[in-house]
Amino acid sequence: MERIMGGGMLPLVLTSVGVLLLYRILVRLRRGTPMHGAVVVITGASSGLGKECARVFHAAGARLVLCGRDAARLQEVVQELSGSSTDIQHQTFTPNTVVFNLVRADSVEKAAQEILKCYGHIDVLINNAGISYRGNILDTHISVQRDVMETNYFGPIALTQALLPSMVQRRSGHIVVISSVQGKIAIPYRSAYAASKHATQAYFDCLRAEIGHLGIPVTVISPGYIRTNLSVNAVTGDGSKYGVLDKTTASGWDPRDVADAVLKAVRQKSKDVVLAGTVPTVAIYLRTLWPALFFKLMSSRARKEQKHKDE
Ligand SMILES: NC(=O)C1=CN([C@@H]2O[C@H](COP(=O)(O)OP(=O)(O)OC[C@H]3O[C@@H](n4cnc5c(N)ncnc54)[C@H](OP(=O)(O)O)[C@@H]3O)[C@@H](O)[C@H]2O)C=CC1
Ligand SMILES: CCCCCCCCCCCCCCCC(=O)OCC(=O)COP(=O)(O)O
Repeated sequence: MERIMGGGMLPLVLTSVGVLLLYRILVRLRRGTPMHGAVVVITGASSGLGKECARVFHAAGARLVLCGRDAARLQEVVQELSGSSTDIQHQTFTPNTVVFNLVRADSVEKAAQEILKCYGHIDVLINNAGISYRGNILDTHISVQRDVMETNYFGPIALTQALLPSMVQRRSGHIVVISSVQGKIAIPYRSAYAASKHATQAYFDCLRAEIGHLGIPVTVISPGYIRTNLSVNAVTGDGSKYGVLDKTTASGWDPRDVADAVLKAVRQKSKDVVLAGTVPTVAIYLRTLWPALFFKLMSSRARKEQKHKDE
């Protein structure tokens, strides 16, 4: 009787251990790459989505390099993070800061060297900094079109290209860019912004194809409206600040939820992620599948907005 029990128990124990191991492997695969100790660079980290990304990556145990134009505001973020009670599962690290303006090519090059000096390498670059725009094309100075392109497109790609050689050398790293739903569809009175985000999408899609085989994934994240100061900081056709918190922005997604989704996309090395509700998502499909209808809807949207402004 004992013999039968002993003989029956061993396969049972082995099967249980096997199932447990398989379960742990599946959980790990689902969670993706751990962030503990990973060197993560975040641009535009002084506010909005960048600041929330700093919070979630810090809590996940990443070693951060926070970038922005305002040293004092970056230090405030560092203080906030250092004083926050984080997930006790992880040891956390005091973030480094690098102050520079993305639109100045010389300062981007210098900043890239400073960023690399922090830990000697980079695991994840999150190109998050950006500026929006409000205006109609007829009244917009060409210099404004250029400035938005400098901040949202040339700045991030200059930083990416300055940091890329060190990733290629190590055959390791991850490039992330925060684009927008407006990188996939163009809506009226956003020409400079939508154009810069479309260019961003195209550049990083090319980059993914070119460096994927080197073990360096590229993630493009396209959120819908997020509750930040993006509209307040937006520039208008004459270069002045828009200064208004739009209803669409105020009722947008919580930046903390978007930051959590960014962390998930990084861990899972996702290629292209749209973080938006049904209407923008349907609009993206409509632009490809039924462009004539999409263009009609955009014209009618433009006329309505113009009428509203005239009233
Ligand atoms: N809010 C929204 O509805 C959406 C936002 N996005 C994108 O999310 C990203 C973050 O924006 P969000 O947090 O919403 O807006 P915020 O205005 O709060 O943040 C923008 C950040 O970009 C930085 N920045 C702007 N210009 C420069 C520059 N020339 N050089 C360096 N840094 C600069 C700012 O830093 P500084 O402290 O120096 O001013 C700031 O931290 C942007 O790329 C935006 O396009 C995408 C979809 C929707
Ligand atoms: C269910 C039926 C759907 C039919 C689709 C009709 C088309 C509707 C158009 C929808 C347009 C959505 C625009 C979303 C824009 C957006 O989310 O942008 C994100 C940003 O980057 C915000 O920047 P902004 O400066 O514009 O505030």
